[in-house]
Amino acid sequence: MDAPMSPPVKSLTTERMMVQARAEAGEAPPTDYIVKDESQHPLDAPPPLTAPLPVVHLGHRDEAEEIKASLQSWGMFQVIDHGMAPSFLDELRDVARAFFKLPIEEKEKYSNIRDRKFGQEGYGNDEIIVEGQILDWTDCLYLLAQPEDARKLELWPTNPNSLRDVLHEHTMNTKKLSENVLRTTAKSLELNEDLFVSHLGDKFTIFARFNYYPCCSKPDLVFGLKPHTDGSLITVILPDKDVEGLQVMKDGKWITVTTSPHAFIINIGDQMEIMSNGIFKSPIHRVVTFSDKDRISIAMFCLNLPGKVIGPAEELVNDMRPRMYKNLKVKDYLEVFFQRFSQGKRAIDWA
Ligand SMILES: O=C(O)CCC(=O)C(=O)O
Ligand SMILES: [Fe+2]
Repeated sequence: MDAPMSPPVKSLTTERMMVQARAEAGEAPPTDYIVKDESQHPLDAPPPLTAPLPVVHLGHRDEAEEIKASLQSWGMFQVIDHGMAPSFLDELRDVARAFFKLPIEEKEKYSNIRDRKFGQEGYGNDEIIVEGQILDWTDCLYLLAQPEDARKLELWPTNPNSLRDVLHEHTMNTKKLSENVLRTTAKSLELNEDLFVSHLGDKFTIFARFNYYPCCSKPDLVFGLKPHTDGSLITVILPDKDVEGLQVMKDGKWITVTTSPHAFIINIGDQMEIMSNGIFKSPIHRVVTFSDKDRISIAMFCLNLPGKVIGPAEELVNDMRPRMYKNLKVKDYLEVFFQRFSQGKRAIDWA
């Protein structure tokens, strides 16, 4: 059933040096960051095109058609009428910038490495689990934000002092926004509009990931984030206001996406691809770096709880469109997902 996976290697990550520390020391990216396959280098020839993401007008008459069209062609879209004030978005970005500006020692108080063990949450970067893994030029703060009673508050920074409150508020906002989007997405598939939200339940998983991409002296050879899909149902991203860098694969070409300054980007993840029986494909996306600009983003991953079983919605399986994915437990899927993610591979084939 399963394709063989590379054997897990000892976690080398406990000896890590943060990317930001390398960038600040003026260090060129070491060889484990360099993309070896020349055809996969970030700056292809011709260079990627730039285009605005399609806009979905939530709450307007055509919202369902807009969502369907943008998910079928891009797998992502931007929303402007999301109900969050521009000043709140600025605050969220400021908090992210302020955190990464702190001295490394201060940030290490929230390190994801405890007693030389690698944990999923906290300040750090991706775990090295396979030999030859290409590393990404990024540091992040990764926190479980929902269910609330499962938060590991000891990893929630108290510096900057508004971070906890701002993240809490953003979690509540994201819950509302994602439920709204999921109802419209269900309608666009002519399903009961509560199908996705009732499957998620009221206390579904939300992971927050504050991404920081330092300047990189070799943006032509190194990724901020290598090409990947998300393992989520949907992801809500607040991109940097000034620096583009997110690219999506569309019709076989990489496109740098642009958005209005106060828009959120919403992309679907593998869980939606599975539940929609492949009508919507989870988009492959990546992040590039720059030699003279750093970049932040805040991604909120909305997922089914780990114990839930997901599979294609029955209504979307018929003679014309047979079932394309098996039913699987979210927890099992995510395990395969992270293993393959580190190898730059997709997990969806396993489903
Ligand atoms: O930085 C971005 O714009 C996208 C981040 C992303 O794709 C992720 O965190 O999975
Ligand atoms: Fe992503």
